[in-house]
Amino acid sequence: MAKELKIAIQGGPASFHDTAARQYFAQDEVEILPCTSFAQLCDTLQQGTADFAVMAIENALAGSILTNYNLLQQHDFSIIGEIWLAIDQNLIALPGQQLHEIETVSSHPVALLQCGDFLKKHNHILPKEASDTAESVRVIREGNQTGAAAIASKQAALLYRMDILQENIADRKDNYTRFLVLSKEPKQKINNAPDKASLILQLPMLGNALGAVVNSLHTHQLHVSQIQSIPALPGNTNQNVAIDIESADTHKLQVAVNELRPLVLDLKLLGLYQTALNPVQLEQQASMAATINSLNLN
Ligand SMILES: O=C(O)C(=O)C[C@]1(C(=O)O)C=C[C@@H](O)C=C1
Repeated sequence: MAKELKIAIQGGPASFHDTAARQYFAQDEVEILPCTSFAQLCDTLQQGTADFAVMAIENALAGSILTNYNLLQQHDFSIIGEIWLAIDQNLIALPGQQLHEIETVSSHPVALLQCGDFLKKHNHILPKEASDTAESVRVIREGNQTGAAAIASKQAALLYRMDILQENIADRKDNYTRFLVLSKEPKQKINNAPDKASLILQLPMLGNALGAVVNSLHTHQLHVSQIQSIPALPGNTNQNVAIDIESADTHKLQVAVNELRPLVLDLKLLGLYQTALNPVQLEQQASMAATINSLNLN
């Protein structure tokens, strides 16, 4: 029998991390290990209690989760994969509650950020930060809290038998989050053809090292899918930049990474792995395929 994989996530059952982890490891037997913070998630992986960890890194509405780059700098984990998840936020409360009765709304801070317009429109509702979306629903259910709502997925409402007072309350419909899949082992489960590399570069504050880096990547004709300035760890006075580069040719990626080394003070290769398309790209791909199909039929 195949070994059951232990996967650390931030959040509990029916959190977005839970869904992302189950989708990524859909072919495997998994045991999900819920963590109440990203720091705890890293400790769980570091101590070997988990085989892998799933960590949100960016969201279409809230941007990069910069504090997670700090954690990636502090640990020597490898990114072995990624997954995008469509995020559907809903206002959830005890059965029978009405919107005008709600006084507080709790959720993960990133989820609250995604629903800024809703919170501004209903400014009598006090936002409260919690460790995760689904956990906020559980707390209201277990405490039988009237006047309280949570922002979370439809699965969380279903799991805790709660009412959805308002569906799809995020600022934009195309709300999606990218999650990284992390391993403690350097080259664990390196898949057949990695086409993406994630790096953290340390650059001098003076001069144009970033320009030289971009130039070099351009010369190698790589697709630069992300450049993000990230917070420096205490005592570090360099410019810290996270970069994601992509190429169907793995060798080309490796050569490009090696040629960056002399241009920077330090280069940390976070991982070589396979790119995942986000829901918007998947939709565009499907509609392009449908157009080509209809042209071929006519
Ligand atoms: O609270 C959850 O359900 C989570 O999985 C956390 C989290 C995050 O960390 O960004 C995951 C995806 C969504 O963007 C909102 C919150």
